Amino acid sequence: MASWFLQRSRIFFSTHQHSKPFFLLPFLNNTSSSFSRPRTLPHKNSPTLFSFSRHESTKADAQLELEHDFTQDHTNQEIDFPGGKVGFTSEMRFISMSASKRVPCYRVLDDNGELVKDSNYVQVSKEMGVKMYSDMVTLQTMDNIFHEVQRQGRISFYVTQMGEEAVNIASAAALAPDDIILPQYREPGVLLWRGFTLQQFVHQCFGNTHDLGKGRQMPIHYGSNQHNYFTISSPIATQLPQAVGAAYSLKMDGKSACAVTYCGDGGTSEGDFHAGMNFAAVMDAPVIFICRNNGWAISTPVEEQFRSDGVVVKGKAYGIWGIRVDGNDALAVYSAVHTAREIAIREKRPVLIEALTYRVGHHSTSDDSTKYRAIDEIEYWKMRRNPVSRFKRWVEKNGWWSDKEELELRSSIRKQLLHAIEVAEKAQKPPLEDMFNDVYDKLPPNLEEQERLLRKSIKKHPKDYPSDVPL
Ligand SMILES: Cc1ncc(C[n+]2csc(CCOP(=O)(O)OP(=O)(O)O)c2C)c(N)n1
Ligand SMILES: [K+]
Repeated sequence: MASWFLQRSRIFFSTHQHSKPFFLLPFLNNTSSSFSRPRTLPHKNSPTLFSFSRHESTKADAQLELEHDFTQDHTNQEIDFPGGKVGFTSEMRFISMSASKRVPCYRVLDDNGELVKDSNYVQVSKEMGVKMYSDMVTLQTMDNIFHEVQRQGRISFYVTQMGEEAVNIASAAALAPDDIILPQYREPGVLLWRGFTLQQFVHQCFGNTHDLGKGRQMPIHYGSNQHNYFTISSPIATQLPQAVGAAYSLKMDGKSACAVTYCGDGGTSEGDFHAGMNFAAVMDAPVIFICRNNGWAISTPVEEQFRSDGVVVKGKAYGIWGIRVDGNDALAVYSAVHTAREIAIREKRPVLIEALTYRVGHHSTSDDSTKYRAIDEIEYWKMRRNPVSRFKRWVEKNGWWSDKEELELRSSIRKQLLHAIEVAEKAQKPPLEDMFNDVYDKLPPNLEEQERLLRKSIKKHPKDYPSDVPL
């Protein structure tokens, strides 16, 4: 079952590769930030490995035993319980809540874009590397312009991905077009990677007649059947159990594809996260859960979100493979997702990826994050740990990218976006009837009644309704 992978993969199971485990600095070192309160984790040696918990005899199982370090009864007696044999012990010992050291974070590039010595990763071609970098820049530019456009009152709402460009683009790059994406809302880079055009993004944010969702959703709630990208729904974490269902259907159809779903650290506190993880484990569903642990769920910091060592350890409790990866290192994200996809499809099992990153922007245009977090903390992540400039240094060092190309790309994306905005702003809004159609073949009486009342109200108070919606 899993043994092929244990033998092959050095990404997950090599203990010597991280001779110096890499922890995100502000978590532990920078005492001035609210990110930083060091957790007092109880005693015990930390395993550098974390793994799944099936009952085949594998190296990973041996490691698990070491990790628990229970003295087994010398009688060697065990209880033959459904699910596997359990040895007896006369020691009354509670399992500690967390290992004393945090699960290390897999990275390939250091903060200066230099390959870390002895790092093992999945190589990317020049073409792939350049597209990854270009799409990260495109996403960044899109965020800057859309944010401004919202501030000018031309769209009602926006959410940026600033600081999370690598998780967005590098995870998408490691997948195949047939893989089904069930996003949260901070992953439009996946859709961008798959070829959703800038004009399509803009049409959606303006909610005009060209928007695939016909203006029924708030801005940024993209969706595209053609791109295997489920339409975003605001309620947090609903996509997670849905992704398991999608993955299970892929497995039943014998497809060589997986479902990939995203959530934030906040999302892991929803019941749906836990239902989804357990459901995936017991159904052996080929699904990859990518959690963008970006430090904040609106104003809730991670230390108020959970007491565990982040998110990756939760997978283990459900019997799911997992890895913690530096979410600001595009090469590490790419390698981890690429490998996770192989496990998911070949082994028909779920994988959890915790990407440590940081939400550099406000939660949304309805938020001012300086009210609850230090500006120094934001600046640190924006400047010192910027995923776009880190990856840029790597592509430049490879001789794949120049200043001239940088200038041309940025100015071309900007021009395309400004043009797309002009077009979208002039386009008609969808007609009023679009609020009610497309769900039922024949409108049920309650919706008919709602439409009638709405039309009556618009007639009576025309100034309170937008004038550009065709009635
Ligand atoms: C079920 C539910 N509860 C609350 C909200 C309000 N809400 C919207 S985004 C958000 C924070 C989510 O944070 P996280 O999952 O960490 O994602 P991030 O915004 O950091 O990317 C909350 C509480 C919601 N949309 N749905
Ligand atoms: K959702």
